[in-house]
Amino acid sequence: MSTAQGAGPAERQDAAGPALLQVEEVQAYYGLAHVLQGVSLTVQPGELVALLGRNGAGKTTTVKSIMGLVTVRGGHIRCEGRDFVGLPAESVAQFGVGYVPEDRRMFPGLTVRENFRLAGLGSRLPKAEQQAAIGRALQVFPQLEAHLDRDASRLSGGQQQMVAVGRALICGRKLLLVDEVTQGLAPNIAADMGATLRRIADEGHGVLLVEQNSQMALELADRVYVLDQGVVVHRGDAVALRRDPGWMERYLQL
Ligand SMILES: Nc1ncnc2c1ncn2[C@@H]1O[C@H](COP(=O)(O)OP(=O)(O)OP(=O)(O)O)[C@@H](O)[C@H]1O
Repeated sequence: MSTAQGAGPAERQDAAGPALLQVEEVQAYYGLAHVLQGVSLTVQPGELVALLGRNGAGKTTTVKSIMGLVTVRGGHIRCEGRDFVGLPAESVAQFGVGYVPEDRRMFPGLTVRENFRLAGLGSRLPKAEQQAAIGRALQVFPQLEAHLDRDASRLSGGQQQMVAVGRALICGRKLLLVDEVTQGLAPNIAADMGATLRRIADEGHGVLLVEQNSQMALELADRVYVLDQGVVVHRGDAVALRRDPGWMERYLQL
């Protein structure tokens, strides 16, 4: 594995106490298929960390492992030092973790308001805090105010992604896991979503971003991990990769 110069994740953890998210040596399986083979990464508050790699490298599996949606048979997944490996997805929200799945998952017939209320219930926060969290999501996406009573599944792709990220923000008080949120969006809408995720991180959330547009992810990210065949093959600062014109060929074999 190559590691860019500067403090690596382990050093950052020592300096700053337990990481917001620490994935340590995770082994994940689909049936007998051993897909993640010792994946380790960290995310700190205020950081946007990009998880890159070719199709099938294991990015989605990493995020699903954190969310308790894949069988993990080894390693640790900690939020602020508390291990939650093996907990079901509905319990992971208690740790302040929100998830934007690859396929948006808009349930037909549910309005934007109902999507947000359901996310509030899923957060298991007291009712007043659920309302406050919904208010904060609408501050991030004020465009949705006008659509609160519309069927979310009938909104445009960009608006649906706002609903998906808004829902995740309601559950994810501390950390957002975002899988391919710009897929299928027009370039300007994708860029707006990227800028919004950067702002969310700047305001204190940790964000782990799986993104097919590696160039965009690199521009948004503080740090980057590259996966290949279920193994981290590179980790480092995004600034260093941005100065390296050959990085895509080297790490993504494009
Ligand atoms: N439900 C599943 N059952 C069995 N194998 C799976 C399943 N989902 C993914 N895989 C396999 O696990 C490996 C990692 O897939 P994963 O979806 O995590 O990759 P990825 O890096 O997110 O790729 P992509 O960019 O194509 O989404 C691949 O070999 C894939 O075929």
